[in-house]
Amino acid sequence: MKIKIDSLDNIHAAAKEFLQNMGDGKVFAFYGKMGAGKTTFVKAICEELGVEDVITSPTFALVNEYTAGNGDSIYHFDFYRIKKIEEVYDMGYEDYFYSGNLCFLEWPELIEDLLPEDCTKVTITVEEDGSRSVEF
Ligand SMILES: Nc1ncnc2c1ncn2[C@@H]1O[C@H](COP(=O)(O)OP(=O)(O)OP(=O)(O)O)[C@@H](O)[C@H]1O
Repeated sequence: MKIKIDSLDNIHAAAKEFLQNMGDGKVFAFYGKMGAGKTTFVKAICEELGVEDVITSPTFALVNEYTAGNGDSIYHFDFYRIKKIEEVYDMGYEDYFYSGNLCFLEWPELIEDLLPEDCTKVTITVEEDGSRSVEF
């Protein structure tokens, strides 16, 4: 499936379309170069799910926890800054990935071996005209 995001103006429409087509999986790995728009798209998805917390890429911890409109937790990871895989073991990643709650991961390539088998891979690409394509 491929969703086109022409500009930031239709990012919420794109997030809605993603939510309608994302399936039953819980763990979503967002691939894409620096500046591709991973954080921006995760933020839009979380907003569509009714999250009212401030949504930013986790900076100090590896994970931010938000509360969706239905009361469920959502986990937002950014592995960009990890130096050793031990950091991911130490945070207890399995408790999150297998919690049954939605998990959105940025820079999953840095923990590729730890991704659950049923993880959905989502790739964001910047097109020549600056629009984004989201493939999953
Ligand atoms: N769909 C879009 N259309 C136009 N601009 C966008 C879109 N998505 C993101 N941007 C812009 O691109 C920039 C980078 O976005 P963002 O921080 O989400 O990227 P990222 O992939 O998370 O980067 P990093 O890996 O560095 O965290 C921001 O200025 C954002 O406003």
